[in-house]
Amino acid sequence: MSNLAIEARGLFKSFEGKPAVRGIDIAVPEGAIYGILGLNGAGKTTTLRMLLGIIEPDRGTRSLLGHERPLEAAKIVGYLPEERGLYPAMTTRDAIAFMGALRGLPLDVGRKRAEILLRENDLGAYVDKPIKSLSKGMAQTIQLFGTIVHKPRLIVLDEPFSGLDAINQGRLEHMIREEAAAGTTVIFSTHVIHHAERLCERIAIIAAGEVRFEGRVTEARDRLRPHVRLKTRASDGAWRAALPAGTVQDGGLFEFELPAGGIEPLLKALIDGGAGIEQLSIERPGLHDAFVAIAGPSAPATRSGENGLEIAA
Ligand SMILES: Nc1ncnc2c1ncn2[C@@H]1O[C@H](COP(=O)(O)OP(=O)(O)OP(=O)(O)O)[C@@H](O)[C@H]1O
Repeated sequence: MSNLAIEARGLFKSFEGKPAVRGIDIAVPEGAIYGILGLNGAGKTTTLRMLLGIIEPDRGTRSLLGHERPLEAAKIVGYLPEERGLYPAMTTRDAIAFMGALRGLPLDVGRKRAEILLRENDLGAYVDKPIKSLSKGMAQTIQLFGTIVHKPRLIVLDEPFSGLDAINQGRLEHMIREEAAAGTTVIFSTHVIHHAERLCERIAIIAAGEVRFEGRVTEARDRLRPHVRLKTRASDGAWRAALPAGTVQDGGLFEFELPAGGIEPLLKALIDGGAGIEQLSIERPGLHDAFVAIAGPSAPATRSGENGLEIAA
């Protein structure tokens, strides 16, 4: 196994006697893009803060880039917190350099790197503009540059996509990939599943303060059986008895899990029974489906629009 950038065992944290995180184990390989997925209130931010040493766990151990006291690694870590904030009067260049200086980067080096970061991302026109003249999403992108300006070995991003438009989300995905390609470890939390599906090889799914799944995205998806969509010409007939238990009908469309025996015996029964197959598709479940199956049942609610669950288009 490769070296681990982060290793946590049994992290536990309560606030005012109420457990927020109940025994979290996480292992993030060096150089990975790693996603922490969960609904609002699942415990993602609390977990990240414990990993970084911003708050102390009640129980459990963690190691960050080999340091058992995470704050000792502060200069080689970049952190974008969920609460964003920059000094409104500072120019974008100075804001980025200032954030680097907080992590030990000399200000003059930070200013030069800030200019390069802004130019490389088609934001060169904003170098001397004050933060207060930027849109919220743009300011968030500047804060992100400030998170990476000191060239950390580990980047921790708490809900980095929220508040960004499609262009800036794409820019952020590109930056995350570039950082990882250069050997930097990136860990980010999200409740928007499709970013994790596109970016991560490994993920942890957290629900109610517990890790419900930890591993490869493909393993999470393989936990569900493929999904069949069938449209028939006949509306009724002997063939209907061949449809598996749990089939959901919506007008002339039938949806069900691929039976364990595969599609061929079912197809034969449908054809022999005179169903008249108009459309048939077999789809491998996406990470969103796996997420709902893994995190859904004991979460407070899983309807779209509640508890922050967003569905990939
Ligand atoms: N400082 C605190 N004091 C009291 N309760 C807290 C504190 N921080 C977190 N909590 C509680 O711990 C639980 C987990 O919160 P946390 O912020 O870690 O979740 P999250 O998964 O990051 O959610 P979100 O997506 O909404 O940011 C919640 O019930 C929250 O109210």
